[in-house]
Parts: sequence; C-alpha cells; structure tokens
Amino acid sequence: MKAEFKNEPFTDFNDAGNNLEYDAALQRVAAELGGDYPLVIGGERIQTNRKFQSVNPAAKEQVVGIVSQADASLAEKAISTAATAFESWKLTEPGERARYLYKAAALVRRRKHEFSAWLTYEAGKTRAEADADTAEAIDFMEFYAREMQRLAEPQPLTRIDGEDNELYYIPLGVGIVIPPWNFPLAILAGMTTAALVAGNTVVLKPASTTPVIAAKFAELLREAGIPDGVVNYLPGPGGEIGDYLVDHPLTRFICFTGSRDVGLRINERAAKTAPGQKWIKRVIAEMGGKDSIVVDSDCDTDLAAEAIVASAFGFSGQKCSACSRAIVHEDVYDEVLAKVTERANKLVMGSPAAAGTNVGPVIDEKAYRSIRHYVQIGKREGRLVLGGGTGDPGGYYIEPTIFADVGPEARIAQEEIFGPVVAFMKAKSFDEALEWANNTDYGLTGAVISRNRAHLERARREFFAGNLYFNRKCTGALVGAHPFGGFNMSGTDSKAGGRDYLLLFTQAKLVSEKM
Ligand SMILES: NC(=O)c1ccc[n+]([C@@H]2O[C@H](COP(=O)([O-])OP(=O)(O)OC[C@H]3O[C@@H](n4cnc5c(N)ncnc54)[C@H](O)[C@@H]3O)[C@@H](O)[C@H]2O)c1
Ligand SMILES: N[C@@H](CCC=O)C(=O)O
Repeated sequence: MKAEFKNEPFTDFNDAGNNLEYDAALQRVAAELGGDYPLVIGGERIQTNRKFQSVNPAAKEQVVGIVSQADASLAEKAISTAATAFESWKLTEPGERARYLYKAAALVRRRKHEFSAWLTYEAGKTRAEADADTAEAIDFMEFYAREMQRLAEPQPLTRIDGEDNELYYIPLGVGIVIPPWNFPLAILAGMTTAALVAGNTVVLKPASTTPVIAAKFAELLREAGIPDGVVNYLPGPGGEIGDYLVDHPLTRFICFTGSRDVGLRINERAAKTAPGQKWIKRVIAEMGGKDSIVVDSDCDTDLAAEAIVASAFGFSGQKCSACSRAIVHEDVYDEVLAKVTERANKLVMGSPAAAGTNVGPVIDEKAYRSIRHYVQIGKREGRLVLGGGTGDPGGYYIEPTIFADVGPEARIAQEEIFGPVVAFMKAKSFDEALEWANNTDYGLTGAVISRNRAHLERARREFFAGNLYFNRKCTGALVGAHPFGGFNMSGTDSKAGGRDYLLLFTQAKLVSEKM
C-alpha cells in the first residue's frame, strides 16, 4: 500500500519562476494546436468523415483541435469492444489496477503545466483555475487507487463457528462515462479512473466543447499501460450517440456529470429495460446547482466579501458549486454589497493565458447568449450594481455582474445561470436567510459566514446542501477532505473524492464456505 493520500499542492503563481514555466508550457502546446484527433476503440485509431472543431473560447478563430465524431455504428463498436475487454480486465488483480492509476498520476504530475495549458486553450481556464483542475485529476487517481486497495482487503464480517465467510467487491461491467466541459480534466479523469480501477471497462464520451483535453487524457492512460479496450474514446454529439449508449443492453452503468435536464433524461432512459438486458442499470448522476452564501448579521464582512467574490466569479461562475445567490442579513447588507462590488470591480478580465487574469471567457456562443439573456432578466428582477456588459469580441467575455435587491422567487434566484452573475437578496433574519437558501430544487453547495455558534449549528442541521461550508467560500472541494456531491436535483449525491465513491462502481459478493 502506498503512503497516506495527500492532496497535490497548487502552483504559486505569485512566483515569477512558476509563471515562466507556465509560459513555456503554453508555447509548447500552441505548437500542437489544430491537430487531428481520431476516436480510439480497442486501441484502433479511427478517423471519421464528420469532424468537430474545438475552438479557444478566448480567441474564437483559434482551432484547438479537429475531432472525429462517432455515429451509432461506432458507438456499437465501442460498447462491444468494451464488453470483450471486460472479460479479461475484470480478472486483473485490484493491486495491479491501482498501479496503473499511480502511474497515470505520476505521468500527469510530470506534465502538469502542459495539461493545464490545454485547459487554458480549450476551456478558457486562467492559470490558477487550470492548475487546480489538473491537481484534482492527480488527486482523484491517487485517492481511488488507494481506495481500491482498501476495498480489496478482507472485509469485516461477523464470525460464525464452522464457516469461512468472505466478501468481495467485484466490478459491474461496461460503463458509459459522460463528463461535463467545466472540469474537463479532473471530473473526466475521476469518473473514468474510478470505473476502471474497480475493474470495469469504459466508453468515454467527452463533452463536445472539450474533446481535445479528453483525447490527451485517454492517450496518457495508454501510456500508463492500460490495455486496449479498457477505455474507449468516443467523441460525438451528446444528443445523438448519448441516447444510443445509455439505451444499449450491454451498458451496465452510466456515470454522468452535467446539467439537470440531461441527467434526468439519462436516468429515465436507463430505467427502461432493453431487450436482452440482464441487469438494472446503475446511474450515477451529478447535476447542477443554485448555491447560496448566507451572510449573518454577526460576521466578518471582509471574509464574506472575499468568499462571495471567489465563489461567484472564479472560472466566470461556471462551476456547479458557484455562489449565484448572496443571501445577506439586512444589518450588514449594504456593507457586504459595497465590499463585494469593490473587490469584483478590481478583477482583471482578459485572456486566461495571461498571468494576472482573474476572469476569462465563458465556454461558447450558446453559454454567452444564455448568460446575456439572464442579465436582461436580471435587469427586470433586480438592480444592476456592477457589470452586465461584455469584453473583447474575439472571445466570449462577460463581465462579473452583480444584481442587488433580488426576490427569492426571481428567475435569477432560482435558475442555474452558469456564468459570472450573482444575485444579492436582503433577508430580515437568519431564519429567513436559511429558508431562502433552501428554497430551490437543487441542494449542491452552500456556505454560511457567521460568528454566531447557535446559527452555525442550526445551519449544520437545516441547510440542505451536499457540501456545506462555514466561514469560507463554497467552491474548491478537495479530494479526500470534502467528498463532493449534492441533494435533490443536484444529483445522486455520489460524493466524488470520498470513501463511498468506488462502491458505486462495484457489486458486493459474499462467499460462505462450510468448514
Ligand atoms: N454536480 C457536479 O458535480 C457537477 C460538476 C460539474 C458540472 N456540473 C453541472 O454540469 C452542467 C454544465 O456542464 P455541461 O454544459 O457540459 O452539461 P450538459 O448536460 O450539457 O452536458 C454534459 C455531458 O452530457 C452529454 N450529453 C448531452 N446530451 C446527452 C444525451 N442525450 N445523452 C447522454 N449524454 C448527453 C454532453 O455531450 C456532455 O458530455 C451544469 O449544470 C453544472 O452545474 C455538475
Ligand atoms: N468540485 C468543484 C465543483 C465541480 C463542479 O463544477 C468545487 O468544489 O468547486
């Protein structure tokens, strides 16, 4: 067993040397932009006639890669290849499977800035956000490798005289892994490697806007020695091949992270038994959020402002954990609003490749239009205090935007915007603030900024969120320390990066021998 798990440290970008190394990585990756990426099924690289251009959201004209697109017949080939590979992969010892993950983690660590640079180009992540994404990918692999080794140990069972009883966690079969674009390395790596270290094989369908980083990761798994067919890289239109993969009778489980609508669709389709299907499909679905930071009357208002700005505008608010509602007690409302506005006003919006940029672009034209539409709605539902505008038209830039005096039932207080927009809501009491924090269909993250112990204890019991934080931001869960996943329409609360996670990818088998 390896040494105890520790989180990968983040890079300090106040250090000039680290910035120079990042510059060099950006340059190396720039030389590779525009390359061709085939599908990879059973180790075979397959070019298709239909291609998708992945572009840099910060510079729309820049092509990051040209990616082949699968159709139903290639989806069929990927599933049957994964099913064949499962017959041998499931027999691989858990320790051996774990070693592949340690190796893959070491390879990413060695090329950390290079992976982060791809995230900057393809997802528009600033240096710090890209670095955190890469570090989390390393963490997931290190953590799940240890977890598999733990699950492979003899499991505690009640002793019965004359019997020898053992319980094994065995794999499920072929899994469809469907990640989102917003953590295109960490979440993709976490879901894929959790599935395979548990002994399953995978069809990996990356998000359409970030298929290149997915191809880089699939290639790295090969380099780490994972046999052909265990992970099959299958980019293609979600709406088209997604249903095919989900509906397939050989699909044993679906591991999805993304929007509520797609998650619910997958859940519904997976519940229908296809002809020839022998099992109940398992669905692991992590979905959206409408997350609140509650600010109490007795609190450190600087801390509150810092937490709101970091949670609302980090990666332009494109995190399921982002604070899109600041619910502030009326006693400190004006002060907190002023402090948040002052801090947000100083954020530097611009190219995520540049050192010192705080806010990059949003992911694509669709997101850009949708967020701008919400800004228009916000102008009717609240008072625009900051932002509302756009930036360099060469990219999809939207200014950090603050609306004040928003009601709890307003659309911008209820619907996931997934952009740099925060709604301030003035609560008369802590009771009212807590009631509003719970009045959404979601239940992913939340935070309370307070010095009042009784209020914190109440929130501990009553604030209905999968990840609740006190006196800090509501983003930035760390693997192992903050297992991540939400309640209600935020998903199945699968707690990625926690000790329960791998169980979702296994089934327990008990063998009892009479002695
Ligand atoms: N809870 C979490 O842990 C978590 C983490 C990250 C993102 N998210 C959520 O993800 C959303 C943003 O990500 P997104 O825009 O990529 O989400 P999305 O639902 O649009 O897409 C997610 C994935 O589903 C695929 N897809 C689309 N239609 C499909 C279908 N019919 N069948 C199968 N797959 C299909 C997409 O191609 C993509 O790979 C936000 O709602 C955010 O809150 C949640
Ligand atoms: N785990 C990340 C959010 C993932 C979703 O976007 C966080 O805690 O901020």
